[in-house]
Amino acid sequence: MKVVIGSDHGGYELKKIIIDYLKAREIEVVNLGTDSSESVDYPDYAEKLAKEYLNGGYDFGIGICGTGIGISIALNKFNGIRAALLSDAFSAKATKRHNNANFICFGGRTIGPEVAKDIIDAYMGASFEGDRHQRRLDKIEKIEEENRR
Ligand SMILES: O=C(CO)[C@H](O)[C@H](O)[C@H](O)COP(=O)(O)O
Repeated sequence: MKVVIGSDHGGYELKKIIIDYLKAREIEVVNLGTDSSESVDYPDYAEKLAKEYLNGGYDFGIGICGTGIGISIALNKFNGIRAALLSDAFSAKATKRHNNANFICFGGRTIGPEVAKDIIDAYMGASFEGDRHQRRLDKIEKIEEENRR
């Protein structure tokens, strides 16, 4: 399994913990920064993450900022990205089963590391269910296609 991860300064501390957690589970992790608590802009990291993920080869991506809101908004501007901002394990399972989310996002200032680990486990343990959910994803793709600029 291979995961791409990135954060702004607000997500940097949580990101370090998540990277260690994933590596301990023998998951390959590619970290696109930021690598300090110095202030940066989350859209820059969302762009790096989205482009790297869309190049292929990753199972999913993780984006973290202070609340997770900014980085998820920015990630979802890219066609083909379905980023879910998560704070509970139920939603983590549901977003894989129903939305086939390919990015999970966290707020480094809003959730603790143990909750984040539970969320990652719940997401990774779930599978996309297809069927009516695929029909809905097809409609999202149609919206993307019809609204390209
Ligand atoms: O974009 C955000 C909120 O949606 C993120 O939480 C950022 O990390 C946050 O805005 C950064 O704030 P700061 O005051 O510049 O540290």
